[in-house]
Amino acid sequence: MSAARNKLKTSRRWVVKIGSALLTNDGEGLDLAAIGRWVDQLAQLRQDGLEIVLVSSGSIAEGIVRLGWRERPYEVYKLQAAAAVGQMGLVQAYETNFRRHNALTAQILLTHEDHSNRKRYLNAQATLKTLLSVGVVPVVNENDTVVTKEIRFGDNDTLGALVANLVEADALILLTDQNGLYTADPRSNPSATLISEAKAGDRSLDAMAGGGGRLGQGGMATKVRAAKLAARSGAVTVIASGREDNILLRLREAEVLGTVLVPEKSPVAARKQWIAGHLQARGTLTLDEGAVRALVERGKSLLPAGVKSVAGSFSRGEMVVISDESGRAIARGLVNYGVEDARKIIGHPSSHIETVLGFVGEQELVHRDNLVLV
Ligand SMILES: Nc1ncnc2c1ncn2[C@@H]1O[C@H](COP(=O)(O)OP(=O)(O)O)[C@@H](O)[C@H]1O
Ligand SMILES: N[C@@H](CCC(=O)OP(=O)(O)O)C(=O)O
Repeated sequence: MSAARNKLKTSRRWVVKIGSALLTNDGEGLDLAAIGRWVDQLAQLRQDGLEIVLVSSGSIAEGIVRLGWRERPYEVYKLQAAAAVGQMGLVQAYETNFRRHNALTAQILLTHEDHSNRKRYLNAQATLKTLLSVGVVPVVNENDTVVTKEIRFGDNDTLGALVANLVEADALILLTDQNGLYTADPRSNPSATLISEAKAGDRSLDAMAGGGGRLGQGGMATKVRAAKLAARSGAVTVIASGREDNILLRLREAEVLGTVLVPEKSPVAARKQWIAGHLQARGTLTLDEGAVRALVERGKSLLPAGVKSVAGSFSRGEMVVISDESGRAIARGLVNYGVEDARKIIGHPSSHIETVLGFVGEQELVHRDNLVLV
């Protein structure tokens, strides 16, 4: 028995993502019977002490059916309208089914900005964690009605992975219409074989994973990528068939089903992985040689004394790139002072901060807990 599968038995928090193709019965409208069965399993897992965040696709596919459209439109505004219609059906189905188990659900609609903006990220994280702590099952989808093409996640595999990072889940379970990841797309390669387990970062998987079906967005390619993202906060990813009887309960029992994609590294602090991946840098701090060594060789925090110059426009809490004097980026981190204050205190020992600024802030310009070497 693989160690990663075995860990599913004792894990505490799962993000379970159900894909469009599954949910909407291949375009025939919401498969209410199947939703009922997944909810029964989720409710049982919850009863056994597992915390669940559900990421559910299907709003666009269901909206298209409800609106009586024959084809999936290309226009973003039509897709957005369909999403708004279909989302009503989705949440109604989950709410009604979880009610049978006396469980409350909560609707969470997220956008890319909620991951790239620190305040919104922390807000989303606090809300999700609060919901879990009071026993509510959050039902997450992308906020399709407000996002434009350029900034959409588009597929919910990526969203699921980022939610797994956000709540520091132990596992990301991607339920889809195939038994897992095959060596090639089984729709066009009947001789393809199922991969039972691989490393989440294994590059050879990229060539095997193809695009999606008629309804799904992204196919296996986005699932393999999602596993890599989820691995950054230490989560294992399982790709499995939502059509398999009691799939979630059986995965919990570590039955060998689907594909398990295992993180190579041990979990890094959630904050650090977020810094590494989700934020746009707002400015640059250029360090002197001593400060570079303190960061790189001794794992120290960045003090204002070691900073030679400040560029960009950032507020307290935002992400900055930290470079050496040649302009080479050596780290990224969340800065404790906005650009104006930072400019005033650089070059000064930390004991002078109060005199220079007139208030006591942190001793560090960037604390080591909020800093990732690149
Ligand atoms: N190597 C592969 N193994 C399994 N399925 C694959 C592979 N490459 C592409 N696919 C396709 O990915 C589809 C699942 O992804 P997708 O359609 O996006 O569904 P979902 O809505 O569940 O995310 C499958 O129906 C399958 O045809
Ligand atoms: N937010 C979209 C999800 C897009 C989608 O289909 O994603 P996926 O299930 O990963 O193929 C919706 O609810 O329709």
